Amino acid sequence: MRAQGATDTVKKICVFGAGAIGGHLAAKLARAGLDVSVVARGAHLQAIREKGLRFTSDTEDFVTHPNATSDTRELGPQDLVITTLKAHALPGAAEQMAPLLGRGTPVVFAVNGIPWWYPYRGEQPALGPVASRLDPQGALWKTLGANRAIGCVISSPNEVIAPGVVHNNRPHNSFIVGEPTGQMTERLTALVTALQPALPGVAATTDIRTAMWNKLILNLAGSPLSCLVDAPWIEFTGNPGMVRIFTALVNEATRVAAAHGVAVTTTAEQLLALMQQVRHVPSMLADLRAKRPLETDAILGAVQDLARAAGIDTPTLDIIAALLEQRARSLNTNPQAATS
Ligand SMILES: NC(=O)C1=CN([C@@H]2O[C@H](COP(=O)(O)OP(=O)(O)OC[C@H]3O[C@@H](n4cnc5c(N)ncnc54)[C@H](OP(=O)(O)O)[C@@H]3O)[C@@H](O)[C@H]2O)C=CC1
Ligand SMILES: CC(C)(CO)C(=O)C(=O)O
Repeated sequence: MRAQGATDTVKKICVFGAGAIGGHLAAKLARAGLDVSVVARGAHLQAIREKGLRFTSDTEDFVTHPNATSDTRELGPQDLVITTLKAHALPGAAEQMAPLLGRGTPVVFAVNGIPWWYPYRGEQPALGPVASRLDPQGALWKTLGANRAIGCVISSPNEVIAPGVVHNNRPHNSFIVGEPTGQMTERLTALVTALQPALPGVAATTDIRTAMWNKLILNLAGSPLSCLVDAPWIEFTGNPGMVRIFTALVNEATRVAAAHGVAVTTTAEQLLALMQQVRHVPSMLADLRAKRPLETDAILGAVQDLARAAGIDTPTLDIIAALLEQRARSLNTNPQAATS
């Protein structure tokens, strides 16, 4: 369905936190001639400003020149903001995002794990522990508000291989967007219409929560194991003991989702088949190796909270979360760890 006037309503787009995923999105949008700005920082920002934003893959290599800054006040209100920050970086960036927001500017949260908006079903969070874990001071809620939020489930392996250079590891990339309410709103169809020509993997769903869980189980089961053995998935998918742990994690998360009304449709077997095809280092392992904070609260801790709320036991998840927390601590990262 094509939204009326979609290209007129979504003209100015800001990608906030243009690292691996944001860099991919911004490069493709800029190549298609859209009015794209990126918010970035450090050497990456400097490189984008000086040499442009370069996208590489097995089949493509191109440079674009989006407007790049670390100061959102230079950009002003946008028609659409896409944030591609790590989950734990979102609350601290809420104030920085404020200048980008016009009265009705939607914000797409392209992020792994349980997103901060997930507990809101109206004015108040229905699941207090999840809300306080993912938005501890309520900065996102107060500055942005859950009504602006559009969910986005990313299946697209990317890495920043040098300042200003994003490498994509798969020809097929998908970015599923959906309203937390499940409605097919005008703003949702407008954004899909605006983005799809540049990013054919963008598609809308009326069930973003199921899409989110179907992806989350891959990150919840695969990424911590990668971190614990310091290897991409492909190196342990043939190990029967690792497959047993992986399957137990998938089964526990599937039970938690079911207790909250979501029927996960992806199986451990399907995920393992997918994992055998990709040599990509999961973003959590990339973070661990770089001693950056891990998204453990969104990917593990929030699922533990949801399990507790529903009275579901997650023995394997609890062990893996504790091991990961300790591993991150030993490596001197800031683990953002689950401590339940
Ligand atoms: N990479 C991947 O292949 C995939 C990632 N995902 C998910 O997508 C989300 C984004 O991940 P990814 O792209 O890998 O993350 P990155 O760390 O590559 O990108 C985030 C970028 O935001 C920058 N940043 C953080 N805070 C600010 C700020 N206040 N102002 C300006 N820039 C800021 C970071 O800079 P700095 O480096 O200086 O902190 C970094 O460049 C995560 O939830 C991840 O789990 C999902 C699927 C695949
Ligand atoms: C596994 C992958 C690449 C899936 O898109 C991912 O989510 C990550 O690296 O965190």
